[in-house]
Amino acid sequence: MSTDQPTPVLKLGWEEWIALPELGLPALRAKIDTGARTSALHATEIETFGPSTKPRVRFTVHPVPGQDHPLIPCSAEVVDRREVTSSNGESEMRYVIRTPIEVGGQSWPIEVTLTDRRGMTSHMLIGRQALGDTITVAPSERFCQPELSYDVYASARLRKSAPNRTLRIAVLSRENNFSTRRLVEEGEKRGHVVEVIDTSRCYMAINTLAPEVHYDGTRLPRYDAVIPRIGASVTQYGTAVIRQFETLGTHCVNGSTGITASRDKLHAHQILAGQRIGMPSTAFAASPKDTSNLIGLVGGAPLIVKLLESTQGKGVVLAETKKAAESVITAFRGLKANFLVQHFVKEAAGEDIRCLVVGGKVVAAMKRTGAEGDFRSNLHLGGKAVVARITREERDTAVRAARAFGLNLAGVDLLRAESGPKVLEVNSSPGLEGIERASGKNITGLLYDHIESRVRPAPAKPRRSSRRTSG
Ligand SMILES: Nc1ncnc2c1ncn2[C@@H]1O[C@H](COP(=O)(O)OP(=O)(O)OP(=O)(O)O)[C@@H](O)[C@H]1O
Ligand SMILES: [Mg+2]
Ligand SMILES: [Mg+2]
Repeated sequence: MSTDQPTPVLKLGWEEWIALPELGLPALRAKIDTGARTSALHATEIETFGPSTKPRVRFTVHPVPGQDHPLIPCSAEVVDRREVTSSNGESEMRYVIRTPIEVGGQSWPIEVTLTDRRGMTSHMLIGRQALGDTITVAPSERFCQPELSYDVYASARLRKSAPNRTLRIAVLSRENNFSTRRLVEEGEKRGHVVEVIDTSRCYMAINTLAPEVHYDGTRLPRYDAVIPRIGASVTQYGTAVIRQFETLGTHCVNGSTGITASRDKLHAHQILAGQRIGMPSTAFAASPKDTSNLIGLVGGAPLIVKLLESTQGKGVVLAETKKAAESVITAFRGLKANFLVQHFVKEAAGEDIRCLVVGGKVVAAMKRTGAEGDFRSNLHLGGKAVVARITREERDTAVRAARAFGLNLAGVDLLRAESGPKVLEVNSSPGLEGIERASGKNITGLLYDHIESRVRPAPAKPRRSSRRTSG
């Protein structure tokens, strides 16, 4: 709107339909009361969270008076906390938030106090402070502006009518690295509340009726979604924490089962083979007596010997001859290390393809080329990455591999073999830096698109019983 054009005067009656779009409330019946100074919104489960320098408040709104459903979780920045005396003369300390109100095609920010107005006929009260010069109130009239309907809360439609609902998201990570910072930055840019939770500092109350996750002496709140970024060194504990969130019904971008299976190279290859997904022929044996047969199973030398716990290519060895393979295997056995042997896909020539799969789609792919003379293409070992064009078969393979582990976010690594794409591994915490740089795409944003589509809309289906169960 241009500034030199005066805003038309808006006439409001004593009752109007309004929207608070940033809170995900597309329709509310509000009472306009010029006798009251402050505005108030009916909210329950009001709790503050976040850094003390920039506190936020989380609350639940029941937009339809007298009904338990729908139930909209909201959050907003706290702008003040003040004592408010309500019409019944009782005073109360309330949190104050600032959010745009929409009515009659106009929108302006108002301050709203949060309070439990249960039992009141109106769940929103608009006081004179929220009414600027361009508003006239006709106290004897009602619905001077277009009427809305609570029907917008029916789940299928809320997706459209409340696209901006703030989500509360936990990034489970122990590291303050590029990926973690991007997840926070991008989430906050979209108005979400993103908290980084150090996985190893979570502790759990494991019980049937009230499973909980605790952190720093308090119980963690209910998150809309959890983004696991579990380091390889804490897989077991990290997946236990994720399982706990799963028990609570929180949407976890990657589930504990998929993470666990993808981390164990043997298990992962068994799953891929079970789904008929292309992979280099792979074998494993525990007894030294079988070394020679084992080498034969993958087609003889040259072959790859890989530590099961390897990451960043550090435990991956190329044995050029049968003799070399035997001595590497003997050496690994001597160290009681777990390993597998694998056919060496020579024609890949030190290159692999990282496909980034988000929500069942390949959103970007890059070709990684190893440092001069290295058969390993890991970027940590000095490899280079450029954006890659992938074939339809490669795309399908990557999507199926991510699906085999139920991962909504996965880095699927492929080798280009003569007989088609071969999956090397499926990463459940793929780094975002290399792929965003190589592709020039906002991959983190695409991940949030996916999370938003999975988590919104929030309202549960109305149940016959009005009693709510704690969970
Ligand atoms: N069977 C194979 N044939 C040819 N090259 C291979 C084979 N296995 C691994 N490589 C090369 O070695 C690199 C590292 O292997 P892999 O990804 O299995 O190990 P990792 O230690 O798990 O690494 P990451 O950090 O990617 O998890 C691969 O990116 C690939 O370039
Ligand atoms: Mg790996
Ligand atoms: Mg790899």
